[in-house]
Amino acid sequence: MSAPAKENLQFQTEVNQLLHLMIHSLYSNKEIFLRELISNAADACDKLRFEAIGNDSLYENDSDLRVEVEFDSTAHTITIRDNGIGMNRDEVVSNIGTIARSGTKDFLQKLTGDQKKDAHLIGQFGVGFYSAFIVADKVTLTTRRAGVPKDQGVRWESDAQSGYSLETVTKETRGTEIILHLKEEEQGLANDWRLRSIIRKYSDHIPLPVKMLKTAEEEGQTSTEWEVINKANALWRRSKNEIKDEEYQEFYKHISHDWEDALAWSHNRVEGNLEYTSLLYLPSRAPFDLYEQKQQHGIKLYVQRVFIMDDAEHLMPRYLRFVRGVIDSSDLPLNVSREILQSNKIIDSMKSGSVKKVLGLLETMAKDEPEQYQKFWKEFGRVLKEGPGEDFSNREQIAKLLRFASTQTDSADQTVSLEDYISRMKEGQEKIYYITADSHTAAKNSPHLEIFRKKGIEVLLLSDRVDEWLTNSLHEFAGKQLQSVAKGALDLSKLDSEADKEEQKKVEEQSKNLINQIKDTLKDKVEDVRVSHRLTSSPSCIVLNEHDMALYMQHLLKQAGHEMPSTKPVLEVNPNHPLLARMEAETDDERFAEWASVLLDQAILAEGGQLEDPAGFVHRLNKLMLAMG
Ligand SMILES: Nc1ncnc2c1ncn2[C@@H]1O[C@H](COP(=O)(O)OP(=O)(O)OP(=O)(O)O)[C@@H](O)[C@H]1O
Repeated sequence: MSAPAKENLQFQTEVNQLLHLMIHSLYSNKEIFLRELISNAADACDKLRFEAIGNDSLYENDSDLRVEVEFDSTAHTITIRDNGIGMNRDEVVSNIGTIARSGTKDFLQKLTGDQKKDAHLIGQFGVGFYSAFIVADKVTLTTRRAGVPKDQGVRWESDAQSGYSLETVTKETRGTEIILHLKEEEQGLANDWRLRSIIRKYSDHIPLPVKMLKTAEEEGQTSTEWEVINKANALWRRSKNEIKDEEYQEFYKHISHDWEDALAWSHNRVEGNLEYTSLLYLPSRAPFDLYEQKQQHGIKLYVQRVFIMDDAEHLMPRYLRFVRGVIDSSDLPLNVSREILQSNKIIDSMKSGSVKKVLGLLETMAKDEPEQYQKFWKEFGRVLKEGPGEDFSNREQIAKLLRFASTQTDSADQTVSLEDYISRMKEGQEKIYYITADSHTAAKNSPHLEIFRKKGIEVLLLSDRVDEWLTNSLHEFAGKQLQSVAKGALDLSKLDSEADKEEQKKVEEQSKNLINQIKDTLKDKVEDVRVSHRLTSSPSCIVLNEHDMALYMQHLLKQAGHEMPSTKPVLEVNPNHPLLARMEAETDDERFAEWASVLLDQAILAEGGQLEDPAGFVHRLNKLMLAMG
């Protein structure tokens, strides 16, 4: 079935919102439209070169890949043209009319209407084709996919207000031509000098020639010819000391579509058994879909400067999925396919080499530029925490890079490293103590910390979701065991003085009856009841087995529909607390049982757990409060 001659279509809602955002928040950076369009044009040429490896006819006798920029100062237009892969009708509709990235809706809902803030948000999304509308009030895109008949070109046109039109047209040459009809106030952009300087500023490093027409006057005759404006060589192949920081940054923006600078990069040439070049960047800001299962972007794989694919799975592990960059191999065959990537020794060793480079870059930054590192950590720390569970061979090195909040700093900022912690350990302290909770406040106010505070022992306060998984996979660091203060029996005996130990013994002796009585009352609900050596000001707390999942996590997973084995907790009580003294004096069995239940339930609540009978708890609490009056 052939498509109708011309039809009008609506943008997906998300596109409309994004267009609006782009137009209103990026006008102070309007020049980037050219970088984005040239970047897309260069990508399209890269894609063609790759497809043509197995099918030379796609070149249609024109293998001189290039991008051309023209302007017309009377018609107020700028044209960007490439002889790359082009698009068919369906591709135009799905690439230009819709946004397929999951999470887009949620992202757009976060927009505030405050242009400054929103301009930052757009960086998380990545600017692209739509940036054309920062300077144009109408855009006409004409394209033909390489290899399809000339009469199957497609013309797309839009004013960004009322959807877009699609039309089948004849296009002699393959590739894409984009005409920007400039807004009145932007007409000054249709100027030879300005365009040349924008191209040099933003697209110098594009590994493809970007050309503009040059008019020459000779003996009264005017002639025009195409002139290459940019350096047009692969930046990553140049030697490091020749490349300026600005060039690295512009190249980063080309490959990432980010409009903010990268935070840092690592550029390496590897020779020997394998030969490859890698240029790996850390972005300054997390993209909005960092936590989506399927990643859109990753590392661009090249083979001898020929772009092969943008790969988000094989060249970086998941915990480094934020890394952007290029790996250019001299060993892989040009016709490498996705299937080959899955089990390929060359890919594997380039991957492990690159992981080492990224970890090394982070290590240096953490040491030499702690403020930069803190910026990195804020954006990507939670992702890096997936590392110890995912990458066994680099576990120790990743662990060194981790940062936590701690009782030492009294702030929710994650700034304390395991090495810092160890350097502050008390005489006789053998373990690294931590607590996990579902918020920083819950962690820092946990009754489990009381004894540690009293003894001045530092405890790491972990409250990211991923922390529970992290502590499941990271059991020790530098020979020191990581120990949850809320799990298992607590043994601080090496840190206790003789007097402490005497005192504990005495309390245990004295409260034997009370403990047994509570145990009898709660026997169906708890594994055990014992005297606590962790508490100084709270009456009770819950202690889990060493391998049990924290209560708040169990609750979360239950909510998500997971079956959780029901494990009974251990209840620890503080006989020095006035509540316990009151219980001891209680003669009414029923009332004693109520006290005991409240003691257990409040400990569960303090732990972020869920009560089986919350109404019962409230009822008992009220009854006891009234009885106190
Ligand atoms: N000049 C072009 N030639 C061929 N296809 C193009 C061209 N410009 C854009 N496209 C297609 O439209 C898609 C969307 O472009 P856009 O710039 O909005 O997003 P993008 O951030 O570049 O996405 P990606 O990084 O996946 O290319 C591109 O991925 C590409 O498939």
